[in-house]
Amino acid sequence: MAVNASDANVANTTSAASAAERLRITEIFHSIQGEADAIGWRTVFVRLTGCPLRCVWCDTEYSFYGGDWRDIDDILAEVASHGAKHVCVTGGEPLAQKRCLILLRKLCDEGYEVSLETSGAIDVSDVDPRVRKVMDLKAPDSGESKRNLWTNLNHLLPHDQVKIVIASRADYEWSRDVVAEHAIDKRCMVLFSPVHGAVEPRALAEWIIEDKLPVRFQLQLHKLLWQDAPGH
Ligand SMILES: C[S@@+](CC[C@H](N)C(=O)[O-])C[C@H]1O[C@@H](n2cnc3c(N)ncnc32)[C@H](O)[C@@H]1O
Ligand SMILES: Nc1nc2[nH]cc(C(=O)O)c2c(=O)[nH]1
Ligand code: SF4
Ligand SMILES: [Mg+2]
Repeated sequence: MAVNASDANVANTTSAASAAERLRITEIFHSIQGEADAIGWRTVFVRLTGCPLRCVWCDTEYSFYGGDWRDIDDILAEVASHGAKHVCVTGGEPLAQKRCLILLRKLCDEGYEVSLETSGAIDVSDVDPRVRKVMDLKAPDSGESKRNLWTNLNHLLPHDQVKIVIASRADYEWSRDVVAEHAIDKRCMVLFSPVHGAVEPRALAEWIIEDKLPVRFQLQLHKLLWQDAPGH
């Protein structure tokens, strides 16, 4: 059937609109939240592809490249199919794709408890305030501490969390001093987590006790349960 000019315009507008609502996705999976304040909840994870950082200990390098372009509505449908109340948007660096902000807003509109794992290197000021941000500050041994965007601390809400992943005693001392200097514990919960396989978790726990720090110790629960298996 012939398509007249106005139909063609409608078709173009429609495809432009849906292209504008697509995200590059590495995986969507259903598991147990292994990190931060929602630890232990059955959660659907949406892992966005790509990251402008290269933390030396990154456990998710498989998300740097590839992925599939997916419509946000299609992502929402897959999330809904798992019947979980919690959704975690992660990556890669999710905020490196601007349209992540739309996904976050739509997930909140649908009534999910939404958390966002972000590196702390990209401005978080436009993230929907209903989202619980879990924002890393990168310690020196990550090789990426120059990327910390310190103004992000001004956009944290009481339900957000700041996480520092620690690979050594020197990283620990840096983290302890940064928390004190910026009074981060007065803004929101602070999490200290050992780099998996680098620093002895017990050593980190003992340093926190010894210095009476106002921070929450954290181990990645999914690594205890499933080691490094992707898809969990
Ligand atoms: C893979 S990142 C994705 C989100 C974002 N790019 C970020 O860095 O927060 C999710 C979380 O995993 C943590 N992580 C990555 N590799 C890790 C490792 N080897 N041991 C402990 N935590 C790790 C990151 O620090 C971050 O808190
Ligand atoms: N189970 C599980 N919990 C997680 N919490 C944050 C994760 C992440 O990679 O951002 C993650 C993950 O990869 N798996
Ligand atoms: S910012 Fe996150 S995803 Fe990117 S390299 Fe660091 S830990 Fe990995
Ligand atoms: Mg992970």
